[in-house]
Amino acid sequence: MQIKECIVSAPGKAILHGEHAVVHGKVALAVSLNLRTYLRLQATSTSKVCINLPNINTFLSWDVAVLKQLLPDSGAELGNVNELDAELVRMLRNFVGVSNGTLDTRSMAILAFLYIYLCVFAKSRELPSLTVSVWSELPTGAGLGSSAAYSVCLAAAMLSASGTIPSPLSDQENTARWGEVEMELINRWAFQGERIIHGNPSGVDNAVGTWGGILRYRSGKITALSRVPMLRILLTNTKVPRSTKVLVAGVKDKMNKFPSIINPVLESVDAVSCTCEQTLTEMASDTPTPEHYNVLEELIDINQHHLNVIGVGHTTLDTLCQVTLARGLHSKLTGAGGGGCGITLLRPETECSVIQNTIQDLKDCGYDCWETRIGAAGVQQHSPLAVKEQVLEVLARY
Ligand SMILES: Nc1ncnc2c1ncn2[C@@H]1O[C@H](COP(=O)(O)OP(=O)(O)O)[C@@H](O)[C@H]1O
Ligand SMILES: C[C@@](O)(CCOP(=O)(O)O)CC(=O)O
Ligand SMILES: [Mg+2]
Repeated sequence: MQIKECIVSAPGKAILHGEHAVVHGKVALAVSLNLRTYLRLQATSTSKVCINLPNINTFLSWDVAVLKQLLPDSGAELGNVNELDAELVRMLRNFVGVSNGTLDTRSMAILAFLYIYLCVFAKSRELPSLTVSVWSELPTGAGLGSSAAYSVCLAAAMLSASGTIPSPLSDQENTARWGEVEMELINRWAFQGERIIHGNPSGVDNAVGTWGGILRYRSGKITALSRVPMLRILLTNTKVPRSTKVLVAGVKDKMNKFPSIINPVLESVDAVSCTCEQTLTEMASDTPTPEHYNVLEELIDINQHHLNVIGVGHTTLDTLCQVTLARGLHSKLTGAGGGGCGITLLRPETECSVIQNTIQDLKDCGYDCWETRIGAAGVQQHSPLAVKEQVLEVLARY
């Protein structure tokens, strides 16, 4: 089978407000980051499917003939873009040798890869021999949506290689984006990948990975916020490992145990997201004032308390909040919490020396800390000419 080689990338994300609550139908506001995951898909004649995932030290290959045995004999359609095929996931778990409740990083990444590969190519009844290499600038398992960026890249590359969606690249362009129809399809397949990795994702992360920019997300409804001020944000990685799947399941348990206590907290998080959206809109239509920033800071503090109440805080995140507050800056966790990353809002008048001292204080705690740019482009296809040399070098190594 003739397949089309490609290089694709997708951004990570930071959630401003609404993590966890968004899983239960509340509003979240999320922004794309200037840190991306890159995937290179190459056609081979080895009759093997190879996957190289250097970020998680995983390098595997299978004979195409062995993978073909996983396809249904009947020629029935495998996998549906709108729902996870539980029987296929069960078969793949057996095939990879992992149990249902596994939290093993590598197994999740492999299952998501095999699932999307089989479903997308099963339609042609001919599985191609190929090599997929993925490299990410994002820390994995730290709240910046690495699982979604990975799933978006897998979906875009498989759909493109199989010819299901056309290449958006032209002779004049070395980097290009797909149209709405194609992005919709990429996003749906990526969501299935997120389901395998997260268990019960809201879909906000893969939406940001696909569309980029600044999004409002609620129950699958995605609204791009085009009129918002350019916020300056510090990202801090506490480096405490955690699993989104476990944290999301923990919140569900708390909801089941104390519905009358936890549900109002999630309602309040929803109100924080809506108030933040309203404030950002006002800031974009008028000149942003110090009062606007005071409101944004108060919302950050309130939401951080809510996230502690629902059980997704961590002492390292408390330290982040205290250390930045000592310099007059406000922080909250971002993503699933339980460690991982936090965001700190910088005010326009925040002096350079304050930012530098804050970064140093956080580094002294053993954390990574850097100022990020938000609103990066969503999923893209690149010609090799358009990919940074270091990234190309890593992708070409395998
Ligand atoms: N670059 C990558 N290569 C391979 N697997 C990845 C990569 N990025 C993410 N993953 C998968 O996503 C998982 C992390 O997802 P998750 O716990 O949701 O954290 P987050 O999305 O916040 O980084 C990893 O354990 C791995 O299975
Ligand atoms: C906690 C949650 O709201 C965000 C998880 O983000 P991350 O995987 O920690 O980057 C879950 C979700 O929305 O699917
Ligand atoms: Mg994730």
